[in-house]
Amino acid sequence: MEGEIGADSLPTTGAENQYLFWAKVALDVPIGDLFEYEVRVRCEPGQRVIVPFGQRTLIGVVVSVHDEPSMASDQVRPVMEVLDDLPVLSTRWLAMASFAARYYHRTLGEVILPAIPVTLRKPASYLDNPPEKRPVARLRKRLAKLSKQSSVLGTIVAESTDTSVSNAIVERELTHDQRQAVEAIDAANGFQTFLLFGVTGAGKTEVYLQAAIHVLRRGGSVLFLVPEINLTPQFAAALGQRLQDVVDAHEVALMHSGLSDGQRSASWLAILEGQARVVLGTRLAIFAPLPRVDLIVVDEEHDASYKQQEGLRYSARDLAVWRAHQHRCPVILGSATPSLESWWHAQRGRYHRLNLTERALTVPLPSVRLVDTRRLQLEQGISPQVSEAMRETLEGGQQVLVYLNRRGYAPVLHCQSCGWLTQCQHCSVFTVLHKAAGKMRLHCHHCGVQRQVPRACPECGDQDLQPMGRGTQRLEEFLQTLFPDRTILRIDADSTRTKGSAQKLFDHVHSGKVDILVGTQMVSKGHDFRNLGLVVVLNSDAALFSQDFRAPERLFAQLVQVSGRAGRHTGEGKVIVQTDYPEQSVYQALIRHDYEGFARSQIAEREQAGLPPFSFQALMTAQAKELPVAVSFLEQARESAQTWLASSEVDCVMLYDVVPLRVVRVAGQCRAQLLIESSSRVMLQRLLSEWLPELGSRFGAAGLRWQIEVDPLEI
Ligand SMILES: Nc1ncnc2c1ncn2[C@@H]1O[C@H](COP(=O)(O)OP(=O)(O)OP(=O)(O)O)[C@@H](O)[C@H]1O
Ligand SMILES: [Zn+2]
Repeated sequence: MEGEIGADSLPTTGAENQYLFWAKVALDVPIGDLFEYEVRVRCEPGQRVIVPFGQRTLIGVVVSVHDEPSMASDQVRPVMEVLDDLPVLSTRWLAMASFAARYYHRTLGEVILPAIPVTLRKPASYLDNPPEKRPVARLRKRLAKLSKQSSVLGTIVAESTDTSVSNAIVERELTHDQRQAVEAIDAANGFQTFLLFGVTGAGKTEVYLQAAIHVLRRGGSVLFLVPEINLTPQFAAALGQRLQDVVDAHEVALMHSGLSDGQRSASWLAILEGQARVVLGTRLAIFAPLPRVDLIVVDEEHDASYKQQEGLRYSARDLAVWRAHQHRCPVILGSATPSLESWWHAQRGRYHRLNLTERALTVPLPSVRLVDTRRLQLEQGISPQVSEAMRETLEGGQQVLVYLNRRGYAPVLHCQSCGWLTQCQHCSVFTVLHKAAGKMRLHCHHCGVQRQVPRACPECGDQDLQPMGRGTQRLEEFLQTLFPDRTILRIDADSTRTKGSAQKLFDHVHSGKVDILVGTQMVSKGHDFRNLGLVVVLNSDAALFSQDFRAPERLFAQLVQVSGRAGRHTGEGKVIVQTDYPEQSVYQALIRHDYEGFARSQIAEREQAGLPPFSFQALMTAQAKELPVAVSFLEQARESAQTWLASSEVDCVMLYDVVPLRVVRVAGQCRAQLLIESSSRVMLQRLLSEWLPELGSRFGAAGLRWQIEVDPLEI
């Protein structure tokens, strides 16, 4: 990185009207780092500029300004225009971007520019328009109109017809644990990381809200991060309603990928200008340009969606802790099943743990029962115990949730006589049978390609092709034959494709019109169902045999989350898990509601194996049309890393063998990986920052792509 950001503030010069400076500019390009341009008007770090770049014209952000060029000045091109229609991005914000760029090994431009709404970084929207038609001028008009109406708060509340929301609105007396948690957060003096560890239904939301209300009353700002906004409408609604007394409608801004360009720009501008004091968003909101931050909340902190899986592969949760430190404010990480990293930090005293040990409504946690399916006769995957329990619950007037984390009709179609299975032509996976409008099709869940179902087996010509296994669609179909008079609703990625449909379906469930809910993990998160008596978990065993050391942690979190939907208000919740492996520790811990015991045993295993949180990892992946090309690139990269290590004093970095990915081919690209591990984060970072820059130029065949992910979640 070239010098510290903002280190060179605007130089003063003798020449009164004749400014001449050199600006280092970040551009959204994967090469180089910063680009130098000549400027003849005042400009400062954080300001946007329009610049020529090769044959193109781009908008970039000034990172520093110097009074001498760093190369022959005749090689430096002039800035075309300095844009002054926005407040500059603050030095603090730029410092966060700079940290992210360094830590995740991307160029600064690849961090800064994508964080700015696309309209505000499109040269054409500036160069082709007179001043009053330029994007910021247009947005200001729109914002002025919006602040007259009640905007975001009003919309959040109005959009939810869900009656259970009113339940979340009433100001209520905190439980003992909740009060203690809120007091501890209030008392935080400057930066502190709180791990709010609360069983499902413990009322974590209430703690976030109270802590936020206190901050807002003092005139502060709060940043809320949630895994997926569409899946947490109740959270948004509760937030909107409860904060009405302390903030005006226009002081609340949403930031998530479901917003239109215009909405996103309006939110971003309101935040940058300091109008919005409450920001509610998904992982990308960690880059919200808030001038000040006084509290950060990360709900369901263990959730994998906080990790971006492409481009800048950042963890919004980890950046939240960094940002809170930068702003010297508290950050709350909340979960019933914290990530083992966060749990370990709390064990060692780096994070302050706050416990909510009981459900807020003083109802017991659901009772969990394992049904051993090894010797049972299942009908379409359902045991007699399960159908019996479902019948009982329904007759008692309560709802049932059947959880199957596999969408589609059946995972594969096969030939009865020769055993042929439907495979994707472009990926090394089976294609999934889907039913839409009564017609079957084959979908690839990896590349998205869809195909017709063949009439006969292409191998042996037999016409008896049958679905194998089941997904949510087939389950729904079967349950309907089992319970013909009951209303069944399926919620998964397929049934919620159109905007707003998830919300509608959930409203349906909350209103009580649905008897049986069939769903994937979409239904497991955060929902406060009032009348759900039974949760049935099917086919969760597959996750027991994953290569990934985090698989048990993820499975446990999923099972706790989905179990936690049962009996939240009645206290008579039941959970049944069908399994061939009831003795497995994940299941044993689940029936005892024993996150702590589970975490203890996992931590012990990780410590013994030297895995995170006892080590730090980076994962390099490469893809090419031919697997050997990807593998040989990684082999060479590995060798050069080894050479680097041998010539340095670093002796605590381990390079694993290069291996193909489990799903080796996706969309015609073959993929392999190289895992790098170190007991020292600093040493790992040192290797990466000295070794990676060499790679791009030294190796690599045409058609090969590679990327590095720091702190990967999936291996
Ligand atoms: N102090 C309180 N008094 C009465 N009811 C409360 C209180 N705090 C929360 N509740 C209610 O308890 C229920 C559970 O709260 P909430 O949804 O916040 O739990 P949670 O901790 O987020 O659970 P999960 O991890 O399962 O999402 C909600 O219906 C909420 O309105
Ligand atoms: Zn495919």
